[in-house]
Amino acid sequence: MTSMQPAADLADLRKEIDRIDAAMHRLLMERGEIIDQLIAIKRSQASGSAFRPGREASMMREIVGRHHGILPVDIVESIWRVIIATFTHVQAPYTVHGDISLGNAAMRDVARFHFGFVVPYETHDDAGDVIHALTHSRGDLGLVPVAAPGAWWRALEGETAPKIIARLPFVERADHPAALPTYVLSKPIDEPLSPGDVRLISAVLPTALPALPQGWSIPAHAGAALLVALHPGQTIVALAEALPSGTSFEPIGSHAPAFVLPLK
Ligand SMILES: O=C(O)C(=O)C[C@]1(C(=O)O)C=C[C@@H](O)C=C1
Repeated sequence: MTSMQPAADLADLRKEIDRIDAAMHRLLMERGEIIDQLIAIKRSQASGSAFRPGREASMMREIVGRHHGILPVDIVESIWRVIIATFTHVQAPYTVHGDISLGNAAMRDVARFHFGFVVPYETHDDAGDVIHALTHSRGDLGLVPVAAPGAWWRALEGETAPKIIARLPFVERADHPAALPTYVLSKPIDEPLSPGDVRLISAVLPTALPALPQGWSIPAHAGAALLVALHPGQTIVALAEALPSGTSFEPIGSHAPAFVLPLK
């Protein structure tokens, strides 16, 4: 309190803050009642996971996109991440498995920023262990840095293997508090592709190329193995034409397109 401020004004303003806090709390409880109804409709508890990555990506874009005022956008994003991730957990409990091959602290930040503290978090030494944990879970999520070592994505090949379902952060910007580019993995989910989604392909060449092919987005590569991101309009047929014959192609997931928040 500054000595210039009359006490009555401060008391009035605190009353306003109490009113707003009570309204926000009421709205959160009301949100919980809607989620209760969602549980019945989605029957997530039977099928495993309540996580709907496409819906979450579009919600995060809306929330961050409409934000203005003195509250930093990082806080708005992290508050809603915790709300959504926790309501997802309330619908069907899940654990987040993080690959700490690129460092424990950065992965913990990604997990806690995007999934909060109520959702259990387990660490694994590499992506293979994360994928193994998902295979033996009901609806758990895996977090693997895009730049994790080795051709880790090859373990996602095959219809029943886990798949990439999202890319974090949902909203990219300079100085994001949990900036490590990370894929979210789960057992295959039944969510149709949305227009604009990025499809991910594991391409295995007969031998490693001296240089990566131009004109294609290749988020990760190791020897003769490429993780290729097909953007809308790009096809596997065209990719096959750009790569040597004898290259194999396997779909390993998809994610919503990156949303880059312009600097204000
Ligand atoms: O929209 C849904 O399907 C929900 O379950 C609700 C909700 C949310 O809390 O807003 C929670 C989990 C999903 O990943 C997406 C959104």
